[in-house]
Amino acid sequence: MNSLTALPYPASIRARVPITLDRAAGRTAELVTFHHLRDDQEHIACVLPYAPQTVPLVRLHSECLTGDVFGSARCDCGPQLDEALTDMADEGGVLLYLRQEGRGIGLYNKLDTYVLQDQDIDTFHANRIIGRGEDERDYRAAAAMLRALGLTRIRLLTNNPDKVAQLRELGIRIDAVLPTAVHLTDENARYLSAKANSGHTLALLKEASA
Ligand SMILES: Nc1nc2c(ncn2[C@@H]2O[C@H](COP(=O)(O)OP(=O)(O)OP(=O)(O)O)[C@@H](O)[C@H]2O)c(=O)[nH]1
Ligand SMILES: [Zn+2]
Repeated sequence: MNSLTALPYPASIRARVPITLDRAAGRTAELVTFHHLRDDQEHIACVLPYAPQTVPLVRLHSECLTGDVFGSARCDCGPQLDEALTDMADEGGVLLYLRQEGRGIGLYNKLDTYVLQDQDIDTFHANRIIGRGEDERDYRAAAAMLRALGLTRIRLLTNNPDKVAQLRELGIRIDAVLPTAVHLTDENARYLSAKANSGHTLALLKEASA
């Protein structure tokens, strides 16, 4: 985890654009854009209406073009995105789509690490071999987006303790940490094992050996 020396900076809402989402059971949502996101990435919030006075379900989804768009079986990002939108179709919520492809190393670098992973090197070690960090993401922009949306109290859908720790450090109160399902397949088993070994709370080993 990066050291978060700064408090979250103020961002503000730039536009709210209505959209209907097939992947959220045809519900209408708002895509929200922002001013003053200091990392200059076009992060976006997808807000599905939730009951007022409730603590909303929030998902921080890091971009994964291969999984989200093409449905790559190498990782669990596509099924996690579908799961979050399905949950939010029921109860509403806020999905932050964060442009942090490849855990922050970018798409081309991630694809380079896939070649290494095919030589039996795990996803985190492969990042180090190409001279990058295992996970270069920080969630300052996410915290700024949540604040701009008026959210300082959330329920967070994740298995990643680093997201929880960073958001708390950035002043976001997390009332509940809700695990995502384990989307285990033969193709992504090694990837999910590496995540579990790196601290993600995935109840994998029993299922992997079943
Ligand atoms: N560098 C690299 N990034 C990957 C790889 N596979 C997926 N990613 C990226 O990992 C990010 C998703 O992170 P995950 O570790 O799957 O999950 P998480 O967001 O940390 O945790 P959850 O909230 O529990 O889903 C996306 O940005 C993907 O592009 C890989 O093999 N190498
Ligand atoms: Zn992925």
